[in-house]
Amino acid sequence: MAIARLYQITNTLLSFGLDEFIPAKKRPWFARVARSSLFWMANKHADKPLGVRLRLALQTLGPVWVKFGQMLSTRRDLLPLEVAQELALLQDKVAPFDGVQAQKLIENALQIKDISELFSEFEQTPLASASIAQVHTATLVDKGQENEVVIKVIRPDIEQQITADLALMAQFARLLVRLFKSSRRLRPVEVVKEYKKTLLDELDLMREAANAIQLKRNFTDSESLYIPEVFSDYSRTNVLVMERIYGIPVSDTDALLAQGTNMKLLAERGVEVFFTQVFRDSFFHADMHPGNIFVSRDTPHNPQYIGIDCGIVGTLNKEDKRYLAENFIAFFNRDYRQVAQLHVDSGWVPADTCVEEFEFAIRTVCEPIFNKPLAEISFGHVLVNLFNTARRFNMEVQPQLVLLQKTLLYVEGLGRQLYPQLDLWQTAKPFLEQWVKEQVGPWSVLKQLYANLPFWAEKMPEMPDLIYQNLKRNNRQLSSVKEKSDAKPILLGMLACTSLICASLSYLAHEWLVSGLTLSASVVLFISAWRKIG
Ligand SMILES: Nc1ncnc2c1ncn2[C@@H]1O[C@H](COP(=O)(O)OP(=O)(O)OP(=O)(O)O)[C@@H](O)[C@H]1O
Repeated sequence: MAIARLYQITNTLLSFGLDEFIPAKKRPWFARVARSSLFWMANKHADKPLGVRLRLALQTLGPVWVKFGQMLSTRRDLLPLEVAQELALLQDKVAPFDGVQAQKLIENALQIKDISELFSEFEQTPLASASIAQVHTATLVDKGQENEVVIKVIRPDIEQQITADLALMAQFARLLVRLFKSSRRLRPVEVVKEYKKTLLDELDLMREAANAIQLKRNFTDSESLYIPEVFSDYSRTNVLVMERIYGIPVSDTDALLAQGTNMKLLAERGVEVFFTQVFRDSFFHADMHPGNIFVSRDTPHNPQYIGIDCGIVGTLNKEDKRYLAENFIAFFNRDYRQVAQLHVDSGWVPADTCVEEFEFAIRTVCEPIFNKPLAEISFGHVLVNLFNTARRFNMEVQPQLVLLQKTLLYVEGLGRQLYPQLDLWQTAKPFLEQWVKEQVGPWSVLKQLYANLPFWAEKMPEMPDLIYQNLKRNNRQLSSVKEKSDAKPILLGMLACTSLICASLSYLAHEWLVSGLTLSASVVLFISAWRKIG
């Protein structure tokens, strides 16, 4: 079986002439011999450009390869632009599987004898079908209430197919690296590994359910984004039941204009929603292609997005966010020295990197981008360029940032399609500046201290003893200190501790004003003590 599939894959790759990805001069003798011995697999599409041939070959090989091509299309750092653009055209709309079989799968997953036990209606003809799953409409009866829903069902046997094809793909990648040293630059083994994870994650609809629930919670009562409700009691690894939505697909500009949608606001809200997800929640929908985004029909003047398919999400830690926000700001201020310094300070590039050289490299790549008006500059391309330059200075590529960059490209494309004059920078700048201010300003310090108050409250019972011990020890030290001024920091420190304890106690007693005041006093005392030591 595996041999037959291997033959089929080799035949397809060669008859689309994909061996040309390796320049003739770089092919070792054994590769040339192997190619000539497979003479009946001649290139039958020599008249087409390489990118088109790659797209057609992947389409011939089936869903796993089509999805792989889709993923590659977002890796503009690895592929020539024209190839990446061609791969972006890959569609994974495939023939649906039998609706009766889908019904059986749902019944088995939910352990019911007949679908009518839970659903008063079930449409056997699917609403949509893609490579991994297909979607049916139904009416769920839950706690006596009828709910219009869609049921997403994973294709039968897709897991075995995926696992087998992924194993072959990994073997190809390893072989490529072993035979052609120059292919290492494309990091095929890592790319396949990353792909495997993404694909296997997509097979687990409970993950998608959990992501959708989290995203919905993050945007409760939001005017900008609505996430359909997931009925988790009726969802399993291969079945997902979710509220049905009737929005307008975001790519249907005519329909949006016909209902009088405020396109400018809609485009700006796209940027706002993205930056809110990234910077406020550290949790972003990372599969924002137009097929997954709809616009509500309810309030066209106050337009609201509807997001579906939360299978792929990205998360960022605090350092990543800070890095991104500060880099964007420095970049748009054309402060390349700051960009370079930030990379070194945050440990993204080795500490011994020559900042001047790095600054120069960033300037060379990025300055031409500023030849355009600011409104036309793409954040996504800024990131692609920044990552590519940083990689030359040994920056390890972080998968979460690649996911973010890909999403940013989608968001920008979408925003400009809706409202071509959209000034991304003007929309995002206040957001980023406010975020950075909040992270480093005095309020942020206070907020963090407040967040730690419960911890201090828990340590309370040990405090009197600790203070007594310290006072005793400090007293001994104080008597040996000649200069009176030397004692000040210790006294100030002790006062600060006392204030902090008072703040914790009043916090526990819900005395917010007293707690706030004593907390502020303790901050001031700590700072004074610290300055005296300095
Ligand atoms: N809650 C919903 N309400 C109405 N239609 C829906 C809903 N969820 C999905 N659909 C329809 O089903 C299609 C496929 O859904 P979804 O994107 O979740 O599946 P998928 O298999 O992950 O597809 P792809 O991988 O192509 O994005 C959507 O484009 C949409 O038309």
